[in-house]
Amino acid sequence: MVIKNINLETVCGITSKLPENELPEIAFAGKSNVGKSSLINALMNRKSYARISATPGKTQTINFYNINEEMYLVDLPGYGYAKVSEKDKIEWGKLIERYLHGSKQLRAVFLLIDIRHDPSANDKMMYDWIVEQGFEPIIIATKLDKLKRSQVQKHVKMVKTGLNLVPGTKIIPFSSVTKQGRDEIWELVETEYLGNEEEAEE
Ligand SMILES: Nc1nc2c(ncn2[C@@H]2O[C@H](COP(=O)(O)OP(=O)(O)OP(=O)(O)O)[C@@H](O)[C@H]2O)c(=O)[nH]1
Repeated sequence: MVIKNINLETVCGITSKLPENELPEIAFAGKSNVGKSSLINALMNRKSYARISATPGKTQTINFYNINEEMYLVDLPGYGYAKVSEKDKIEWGKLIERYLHGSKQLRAVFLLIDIRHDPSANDKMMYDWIVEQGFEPIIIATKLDKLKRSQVQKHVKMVKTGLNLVPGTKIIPFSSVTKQGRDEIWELVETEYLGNEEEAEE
């Protein structure tokens, strides 16, 4: 994807009305601090348009980034941050559910998992929940640069087993430091979800 312009168009909190967008939406979920903002910045070719937080749990809203007036990247609130109150966790859950149920343009949900660790109980719950909502999440295994190359396959397997993935689920290892995986994600989005394949010559 050639990024021509980006715009953080809508920010929704727990009481907000969600937008009724006309363009396709691609959403990103993941536990707090997994590297979601860093991924979204990398996809947009920006250093710090989406906030990268030193404080986990900062992303408490659903943010809609308009890309080229062509589609939206949708940043969902990070989950699993211990310091968030139970009440807030429930409210965020409801907000995400409202979005997953309500959006008419949501084409795909990417779930981010830290490649270094076994998926947490929250990760597993989130994965199962997204599947229950009728989506087949694509897994992005983040912070790839933190592993030695020889460890990668083992860790990909760990993620697969830990989440008990539906057979055939894609896992894309990604690093926002080296940008490895970035092109693969865009290619998947463009060909599978935006239908931007080259028109066949008549
Ligand atoms: N080494 C390395 N560090 C990363 C990578 N991605 C993110 N980080 C670091 O991990 C921390 C969290 O990154 P964010 O992108 O803010 O994570 P987030 O998931 O948006 O966090 P919340 O705002 O809590 O939801 C930051 O210190 C980043 O610099 C990566 O691919 N490699």
